[in-house]
Amino acid sequence: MVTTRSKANGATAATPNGKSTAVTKRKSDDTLVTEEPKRPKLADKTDITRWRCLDEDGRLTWRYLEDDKAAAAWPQSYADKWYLGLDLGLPDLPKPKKPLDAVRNGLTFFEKLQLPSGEWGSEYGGPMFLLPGVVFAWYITKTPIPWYKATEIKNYLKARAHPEDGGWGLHIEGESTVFGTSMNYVVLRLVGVDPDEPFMVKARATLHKLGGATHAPHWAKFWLSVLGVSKWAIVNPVPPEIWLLPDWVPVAPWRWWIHIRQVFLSMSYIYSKQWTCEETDVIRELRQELFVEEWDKIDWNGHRNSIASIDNYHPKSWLLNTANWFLVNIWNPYLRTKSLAEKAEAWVSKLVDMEDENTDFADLAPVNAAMNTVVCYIRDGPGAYTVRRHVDRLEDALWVKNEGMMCNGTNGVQNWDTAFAIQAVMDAGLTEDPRWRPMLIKALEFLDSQQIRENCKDQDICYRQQRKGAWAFSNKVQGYAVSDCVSEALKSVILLQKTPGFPQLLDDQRIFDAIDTLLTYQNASGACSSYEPTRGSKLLEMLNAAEVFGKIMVEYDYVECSTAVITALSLFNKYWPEYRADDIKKFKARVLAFIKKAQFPHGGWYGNWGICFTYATMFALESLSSVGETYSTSSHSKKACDFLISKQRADGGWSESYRSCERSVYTEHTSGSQVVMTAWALIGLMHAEYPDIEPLRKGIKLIMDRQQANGEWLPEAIEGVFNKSCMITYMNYKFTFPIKALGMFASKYPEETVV
Ligand SMILES: CC(C)=CCC[C@@H](C)[C@H]1CC[C@@]2(C)C3=C(CC[C@]12C)[C@@]1(C)CC[C@H](O)C(C)(C)[C@@H]1CC3
Repeated sequence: MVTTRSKANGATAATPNGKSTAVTKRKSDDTLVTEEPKRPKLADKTDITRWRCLDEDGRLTWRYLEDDKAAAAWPQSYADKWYLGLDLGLPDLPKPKKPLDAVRNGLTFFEKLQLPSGEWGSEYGGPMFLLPGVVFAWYITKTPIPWYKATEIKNYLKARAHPEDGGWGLHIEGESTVFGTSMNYVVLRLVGVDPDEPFMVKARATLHKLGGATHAPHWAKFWLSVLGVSKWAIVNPVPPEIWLLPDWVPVAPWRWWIHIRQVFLSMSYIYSKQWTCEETDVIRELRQELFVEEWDKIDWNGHRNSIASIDNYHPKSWLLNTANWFLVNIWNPYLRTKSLAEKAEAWVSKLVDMEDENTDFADLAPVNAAMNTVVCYIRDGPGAYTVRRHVDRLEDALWVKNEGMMCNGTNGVQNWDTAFAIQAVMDAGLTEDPRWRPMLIKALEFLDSQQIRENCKDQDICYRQQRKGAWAFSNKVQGYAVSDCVSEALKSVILLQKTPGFPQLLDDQRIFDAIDTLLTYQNASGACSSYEPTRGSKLLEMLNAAEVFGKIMVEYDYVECSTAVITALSLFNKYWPEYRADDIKKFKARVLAFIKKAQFPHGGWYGNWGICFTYATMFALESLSSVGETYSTSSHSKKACDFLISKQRADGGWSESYRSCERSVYTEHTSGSQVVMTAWALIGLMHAEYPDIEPLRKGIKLIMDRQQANGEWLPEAIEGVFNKSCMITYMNYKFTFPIKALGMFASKYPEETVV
């Protein structure tokens, strides 16, 4: 239910969701009329000065302080204000004369954003399919949605509706899709928005133009069926029985990429039960609103494979279509036995429990967290501890910004951005400067507190990767080691602990634990992947049912992750030359061979986690330089530098579009040079010891010109990507990479003024 505040007195009144007797009818011009009595209208906005981000040992959650006294007792921090787009009231800093002055100004600002536990946080939005899962989980579990959350969710989605057609895409910069539009339209209805609001009418028209919800991709069809807006017959099969396959089978799910594995795990449980939540007025209304066809006459099974072309990034293969046909027409009606289904459900349920236990219900990411919540609700019933705990944990991924409330891609960016913040100071040669010591010590203390100290319980039974000594991308609770997150955190810890005057928080054994875990990450190709070494063949992509993403079924070879690992190993080897020296040497040689092989004929590398060739080429050049291969000594390095230089724009910057990631072809962004991308290109060139200072100077000048008087850089186009098609925001990259580029330049050319 949604709790609504009466505007007159600010009191909170509960309106049971869907319990109104309103009836929505479609008029001949396709607009909808809702007959009275109406639900109370949502407030237009909340008081943005009442939001606070609470940091509990790296767990970040948002509070709205309705009580004046509470608000006065807990003032907004600089970080809160920055996240919310409020003025920080910071003074102008002396105008930089040299790049190092710009570094100092940048750090002066960035220091203010450090959180009490020592880390940096930020919005981590972009994907438009995450918030729906959370709101659906609330709705299904009948979790009250306070008016301030409902209001800010409405505001966020309103702000992020496509400026022309009013729909929503897969991510914030993308064109409207059936996936984005249908899911977010439902969110708005569930938080209490009227269907006849003009922006809802517009969004609905776009949805209908794209074919309506019968043309949604698999994940949307799944959620709509759980909600009872669609019938289960429209959902392509997600058989839990696949989890009973022996491990040696090449398609067994333990071989899949961890994200797809965890999503399909809980999805298969719910699919198997064909469970649907209670039918309410709003659900009945949505049946009228989302479809082009008359709801009662829809051929649900006939639309299993209907999908709008804009959503169909990765069309289903003939193999998957055949498997789906078999499962729907032969397996389900004739061969599926109750006992086998129950056995599969029981095993899936156990794996869900293990995931919940290993992450204290935070789960891998908000997609599977929302689905696991529903699994527990179905299985354990309303009010069960598992459901309450899940609902509480869903908060970890929610975020508030000036546009409203949204959902982050993970439960934060804490470890990752903190590691880069430390390294940026290091690259500027400022680690020993006492001015930055308190900030750096706090950051070190954070990484100390977030190192994972134990492997998962029953690691082999739940197919988890070794993680002792590792760091996750976000925090320890989530606890999923990622090869490059371990590496970047480890590098930062070593760099600080080897600098005179820093506390020795991690003893050698803890460093060795991290190294032992890192050394488990190499693929047969020599490369490293993200969460686990590759466990299955690329051919598994033929079973990619998600349609909207590419490269999702297994782990791949990533230049970014591989670079992070070998640079961490090199740094470690410098201080502990005896420890597993042989393994490290072999590991590094194999990674380098991979990197050379992965270079595109044009000289760049494809980036999987940042946009795109610019990002990955920066890493590859770092790898090459770590073994002494630079512009003048290596043809690979030279070719890569020439590639980067050929993309430099007249103003000295670089500007690559997310389209590069989708198309695997370098594509310029329409909105001009980007600070972060310019920093990436410059860092790459400097690693390669590019001989001509002129292009570097021009790029550095652009970064300095874009810096604000208070030391800040403003948000520009989106920076990150996953699965080729979905973009994601890395707010702190606005600081860490420009500072690093400026710092590297300043160390290399201390006399250069640039201005
Ligand atoms: C398709 C599904 C399940 C979507 C949920 C979103 C996740 C898959 C995304 C959101 C954030 C995300 C891009 C992330 C990564 C993997 C995929 C994530 C978790 C990793 C850990 C991969 C390795 C990268 O170098 C890096 C560390 C930057 C990212 C961080 C975020």
